[in-house]
Amino acid sequence: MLAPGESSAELLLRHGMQRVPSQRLELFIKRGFLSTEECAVLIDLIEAERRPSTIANHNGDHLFRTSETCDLHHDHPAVAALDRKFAEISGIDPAYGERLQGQRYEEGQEFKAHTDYFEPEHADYQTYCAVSGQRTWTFMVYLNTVDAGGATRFKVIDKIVQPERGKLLAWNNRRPDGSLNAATLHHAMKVRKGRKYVITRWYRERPWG
Ligand SMILES: O=C(O)CCC(=O)C(=O)O
Ligand SMILES: [Fe+2]
Repeated sequence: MLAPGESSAELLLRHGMQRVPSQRLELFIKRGFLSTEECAVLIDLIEAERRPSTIANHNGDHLFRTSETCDLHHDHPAVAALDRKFAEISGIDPAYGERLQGQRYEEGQEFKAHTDYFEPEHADYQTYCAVSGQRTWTFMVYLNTVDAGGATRFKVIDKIVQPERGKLLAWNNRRPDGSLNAATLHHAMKVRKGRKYVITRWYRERPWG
């Protein structure tokens, strides 16, 4: 039995995800998770309602995350459908997920190397983690194939994932023993040509709320 808020390598493999070979990090990829039509509807939603992206552990670098963000509303049928697909593939109850969030990157925009978990020593740790706990797994889907640039680079394990329409990426932010895994460090590299759209689902240790 999996703890709530947790996925597992075994489950993801059973659901057709492929593991990126690495001893240091549980990272999985699945092509064709979303269809062209599903991606198109979700891109329209991001276009309709975007705002500048923010970061939790601010480090004073105003160019650290230059993309735009869109909070997706679960009452929209396309968002509800995506929510169900994430639940199905991850095995995680949607109640443990943060709200689905879209990102749009223009040419030259990026999200510099970061981890998705919250730094326990950071002053705002309690603000972000008191209710729902730490982030557990990240599931992220690329909604389009970018003309140039925009790859997600996991530099500790030297893996670069190219954005490709409908491709799903998932990783465990912690090691199997539950400790935070610094090898999850990743960089959404600058888009060089065209735009990039992604949607991310971050799961927590406890129900979101
Ligand atoms: O856009 C990407 O490739 C990664 C985005 C990301 O790491 C994040 O939003 O936390
Ligand atoms: Fe991230």
